[in-house]
Amino acid sequence: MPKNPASNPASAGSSAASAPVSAPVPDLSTLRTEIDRIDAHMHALLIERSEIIDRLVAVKRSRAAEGGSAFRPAREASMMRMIVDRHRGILPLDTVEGIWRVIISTFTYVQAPYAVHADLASGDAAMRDSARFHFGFTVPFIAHMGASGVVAAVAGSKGDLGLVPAFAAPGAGAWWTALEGEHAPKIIARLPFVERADHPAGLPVFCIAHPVTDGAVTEVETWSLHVAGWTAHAARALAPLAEVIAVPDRGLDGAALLASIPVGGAVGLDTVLAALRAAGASVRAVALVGSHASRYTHCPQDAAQG
Ligand SMILES: C=C(O[C@@H]1C=C(C(=O)O)C=C[C@H]1O)C(=O)O
Repeated sequence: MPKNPASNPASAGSSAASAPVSAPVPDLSTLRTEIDRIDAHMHALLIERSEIIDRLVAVKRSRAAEGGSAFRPAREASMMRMIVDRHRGILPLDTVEGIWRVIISTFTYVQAPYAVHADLASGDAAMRDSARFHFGFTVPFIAHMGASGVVAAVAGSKGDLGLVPAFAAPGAGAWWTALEGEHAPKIIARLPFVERADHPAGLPVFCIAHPVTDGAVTEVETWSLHVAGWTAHAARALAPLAEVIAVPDRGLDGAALLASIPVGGAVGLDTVLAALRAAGASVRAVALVGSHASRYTHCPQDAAQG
């Protein structure tokens, strides 16, 4: 790297020190040689990473509790946070995040092949962007028109993942009730792992898979609630307590809710149930249908100051 002339002892105090000295301009081919060296190094590191993954497959297979998918939501959420937090420089964060999503998802795929099933019923483009951003192009993408088809496809697979909107999509129905059985698929992640206002694949999405026996993350639990006496008053009572998706269910005043409740926070499931009862609703059934990492928001200002 060219030295700053001001810090070069050889030039200090000489008559040339008072004249402006411009740094020597490196020639293009020298810079390109540097880039080739860095590219070869990065490629060698990816090959080295794949050798470690080979060894990791053997360790994972030897574990009794091993399921069909190699996807480990807790590990992936923490890796993505670390990557985003340590990023510096002019390369856009979106690019860095996207590169690592493809690296991690593809290494997961080479451990145990899987497909990603996505519900395109509320719009093709945003969901497809999310699937490709988070899982790349090597992992097969399978489109479905409706969340129920996604849940059924995941249930019938060995280790596939499903992507379903994490918001009240018009006409979607209470798809999460299909996750209630002990052996039914569960919500295992919420994407993107790192949220920000201008995320290029920022559609809020639940990732569904067979119950994760190893590497699950339970920072936020997702509960399916069947409620009678669901009114605007009950909806208003819940709004400040939990993130809720509600759809009509069984009769005029019934509703099926999917409530996301942080574990260990001020508001637990009991608080939500008490608020429903206080608002005149009765809770007929409750089932845990998954969990995911806490929502994590990246603030560009904080990163710049840090
Ligand atoms: C490597 C692992 O398997 C998967 C692939 C990962 C990766 O490539 O870094 C990380 C988490 C898992 O989803 C692991 O379990 O550590």
